[in-house]
Amino acid sequence: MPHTLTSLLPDVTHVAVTLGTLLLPGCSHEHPLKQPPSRERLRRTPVTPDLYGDWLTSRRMGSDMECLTPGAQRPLTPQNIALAYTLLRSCTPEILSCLWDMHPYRITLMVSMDLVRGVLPAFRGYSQAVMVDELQKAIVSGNFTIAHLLCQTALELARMAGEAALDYLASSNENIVQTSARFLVERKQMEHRLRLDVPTLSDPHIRDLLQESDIFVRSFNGFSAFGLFSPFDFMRLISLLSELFTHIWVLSSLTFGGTPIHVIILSVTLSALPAVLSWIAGERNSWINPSSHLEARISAKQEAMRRLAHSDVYRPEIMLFDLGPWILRTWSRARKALLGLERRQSGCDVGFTSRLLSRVYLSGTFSAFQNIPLLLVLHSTSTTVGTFTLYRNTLQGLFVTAEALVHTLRMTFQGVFLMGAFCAATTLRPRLQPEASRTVPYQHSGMGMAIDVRNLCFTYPGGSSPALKHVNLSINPGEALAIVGYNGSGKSTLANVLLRILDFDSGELLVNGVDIRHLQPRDFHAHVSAVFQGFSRFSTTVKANVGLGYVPDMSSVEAVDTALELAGAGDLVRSLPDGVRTRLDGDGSDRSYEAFCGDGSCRSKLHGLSGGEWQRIAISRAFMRARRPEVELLLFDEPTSSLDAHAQKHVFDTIEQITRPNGDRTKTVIFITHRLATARRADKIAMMESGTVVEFGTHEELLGLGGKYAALYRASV
Ligand SMILES: Nc1ncnc2c1ncn2[C@@H]1O[C@H](COP(=O)(O)OP(=O)(O)OP(=O)(O)O)[C@@H](O)[C@H]1O
Repeated sequence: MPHTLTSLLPDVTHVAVTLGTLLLPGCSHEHPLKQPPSRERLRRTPVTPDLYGDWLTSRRMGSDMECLTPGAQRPLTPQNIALAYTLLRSCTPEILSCLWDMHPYRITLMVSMDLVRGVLPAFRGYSQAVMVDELQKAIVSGNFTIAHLLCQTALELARMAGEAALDYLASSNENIVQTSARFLVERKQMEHRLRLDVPTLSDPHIRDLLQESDIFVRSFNGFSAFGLFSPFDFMRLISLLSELFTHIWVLSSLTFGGTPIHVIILSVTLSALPAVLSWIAGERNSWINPSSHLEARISAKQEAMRRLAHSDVYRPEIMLFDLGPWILRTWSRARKALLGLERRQSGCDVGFTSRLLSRVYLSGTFSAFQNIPLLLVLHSTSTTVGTFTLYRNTLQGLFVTAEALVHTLRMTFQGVFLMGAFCAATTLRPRLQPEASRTVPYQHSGMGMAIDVRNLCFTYPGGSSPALKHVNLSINPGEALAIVGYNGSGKSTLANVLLRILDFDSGELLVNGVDIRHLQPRDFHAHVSAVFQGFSRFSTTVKANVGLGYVPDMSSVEAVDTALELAGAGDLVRSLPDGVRTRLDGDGSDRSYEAFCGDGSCRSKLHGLSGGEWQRIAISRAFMRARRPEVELLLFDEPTSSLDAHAQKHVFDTIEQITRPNGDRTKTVIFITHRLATARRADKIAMMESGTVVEFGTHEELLGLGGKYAALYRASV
């Protein structure tokens, strides 16, 4: 008996529903999508305690401590499979809960649509087979007319239109979910990135973790991006599985409907052969060892040279020292080596037979053989042409789907580690953040900050010797301290430790009698204003450059003007083409503003400033905040190094005016300077040498000692 195609239709629907039940645990057509993983429930879900540790283990290469470069593919090893499973189990609920909280109905619709889309190819094959059968019947019975043909064509067109409409609906829905997901994930990433402090970011593993987390976040930009794994490829897995099961089911229905078993075995073997041969031809190598140390190193060098060539920041030095030929030479060497490696990898790892096989158009060759079993079917049974067509299409569809599924699984495997990096990054606790139970709020006295430094030691990560060694000093509230010393003696490092930008390894740092490690850095910073030695030059307006010192007053022209006048920058800004609205050209490292303009029209409007002029803008920014009553410490790291004598005096007069209004001391001041005539103005002076304070006292006391300070002072005046 020929297998009747119409009898398959109810079963196709059944397969879709069964698949839904299989793929979505807790989901059945009687109980549409059970309880979503709500935030409350997820909080209680036991999360792997060490996401970061798991991620780190997956990067280790063999027994040595060397790690894969960020974004490199993890080899498919049993250990990595286990890690991928752990990461997937820990991260998926969090990601899913984010998505679910945004659009529960759209997510449900998206999953359902993906299931239906998976069934569509089989349905398409079925519908075409029915059409062929109808035409065959008409031709055999002699009733064939053009109207008959047009009718069948119209039916097929209607099916295609329905499919296109469904596809459009699914894509629009997916687009909306994806846009929201992108925003949410990017926001989460920004939030965590901004929380991280300098000591945390100085860890090279953390930097790599953030880079992989970035790749994950960027992958959200791809629309089911293959090549770059997108979290929405998880959805693609659903539709591929649904498609695969449907093909298998149609095939088994046809098989048990009369096709002899030897024909089935022959068909499956011939259809699988191209995939098996291409595996033998060398593709398997990319599964096992997709990256190598050497390649990673060479590619890093090539990238570094490319960055040098493209960057404006290094341009003056590149020109002055004629670095062009060296950059080109180094890049060429690295690039050639990389290309050679690629060629060798694709050539040497596979043998002659494999190379020969890889040059044969396998799928095309074997598709001819695939017709053999079908011809056998046609001759040995009373199968209709429609069944013949359906059988053939389903068999081919099955292998195409299986191949796509394997590819997606490979991408998913790599993507899980990127997702693990994203989730691990969100669990990072900034190193300067105190434990919640030990946190103490900053006590504002209104008289300035008392600072006690006892036996403080600090070594930069990876540094061979300590930058600070047993530093001791104490400042009373409202006092002014000048830190002086030779280059590299540790002045800026000490300033950064005092500002709680850097941590310290041992010793004590007390602020108003409280261990600084118990203060929330954010709380502490609200009471501090500073000018760093390497201050930032933002490529934006003067107003924003200054206003960033105290964001709540950023839009107040009056507050910005006052800060500029205090720093002696009023005349400078009035001479600029657009006054405070003049857009300044930073040091070239920040071209973000320019990027917004696209056509480069804004670039020409950026105004350059001299080093001293920039320094006045940075001092204005510090003054924007320094005047606030809650600010109790002002720290200036060589604030006037590029200023002329008049401007320098003006700045120090202003500092005195701000910190001692009406003669009362309200703020503590620390300034680092190489101009010892300026240091005289301070109440106390700390003379630093080789990372430690070698002399401490008033100007007169230190001169009286006749030591290092006295020698330096005599040399400088
Ligand atoms: N990021 C860093 N990583 C490692 N070592 C550093 C880093 N920054 C500074 N150092 C080292 O720490 C020591 C102290 O540097 P620091 O910048 O504090 O000196 P300084 O007294 O401010 O010098 P200068 O007067 O030139 O500004 C130096 O030996 C320097 O090489």
